[in-house]
Amino acid sequence: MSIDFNAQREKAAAGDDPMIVIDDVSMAFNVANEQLNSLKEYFIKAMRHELFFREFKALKNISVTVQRGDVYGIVGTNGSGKSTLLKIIAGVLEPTSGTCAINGTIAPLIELGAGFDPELTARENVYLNGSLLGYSKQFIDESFDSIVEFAEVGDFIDMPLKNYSSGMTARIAFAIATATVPDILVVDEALSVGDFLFQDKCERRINELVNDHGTTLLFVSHSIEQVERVCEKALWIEKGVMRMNGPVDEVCEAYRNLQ
Ligand SMILES: Nc1ncnc2c1ncn2[C@@H]1O[C@H](COP(=O)(O)OP(=O)(O)OP(=O)(O)O)[C@@H](O)[C@H]1O
Repeated sequence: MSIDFNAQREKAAAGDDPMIVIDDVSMAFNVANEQLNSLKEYFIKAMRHELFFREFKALKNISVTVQRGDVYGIVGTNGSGKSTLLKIIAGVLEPTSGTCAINGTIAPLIELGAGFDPELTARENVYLNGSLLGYSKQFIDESFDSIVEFAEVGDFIDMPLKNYSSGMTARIAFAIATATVPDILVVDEALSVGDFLFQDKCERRINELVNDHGTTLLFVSHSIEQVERVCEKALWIEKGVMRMNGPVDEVCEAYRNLQ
């Protein structure tokens, strides 16, 4: 279960345009100075002009170019900005400054439950989420059985998603996102809630997409071993700043030595 990086390089040579160009990207969030527990409290404070925000920079001047067929792991301690970067790449967040250009189709697995309606059944959510990913109804009809088979949730397919466990939701989300061959697959810890059998299955599917179809992968995981196993290159982001970008073993070694 490993990625054939030579095959990857051959595929990369087939197209020269980078898949992702992140140029001097910064992301600032406005964070309230005190915790507000309800909308009512928010409005009262706003009316009294007692609402104060401070700017928090989650990403600072990040520049990275991802080539076709690159298999990138992203590491960094909690709150360092990994998910924020993936959300910018997926187009969910607009950077405060800088640009992020994407070349090709992107399948984002960035937030568990995003693109799902918990009140609908899993079956209905396959159609909802599939259409958000740009799939036609005909494609979903044709792929439906294989999506359910991959997710292994057959008996529960007509149950509302709100009754699904987080692992079952992750199964459905991964199965839908990889029902086609995306040019870019972005996976943010989504697999960590799946059991080890499903994680293995997802890793095999990721390897297949990467090796056989030249999919470019960005993969966030807190398991350094998993990043080393799946990826060839790695980015280390720490407190919003890019600490390192290079071969996966060098970056992971440096990250391991973080005190
Ligand atoms: N919508 C938001 N509003 C305010 N602050 C935010 C928002 N989204 C993220 N942040 C802050 O930005 C920082 C980076 O968050 P992010 O989720 O990108 O980190 P991460 O590296 O993915 O963390 P983890 O490994 O814990 O998942 C954190 O301090 C977080 O609190």
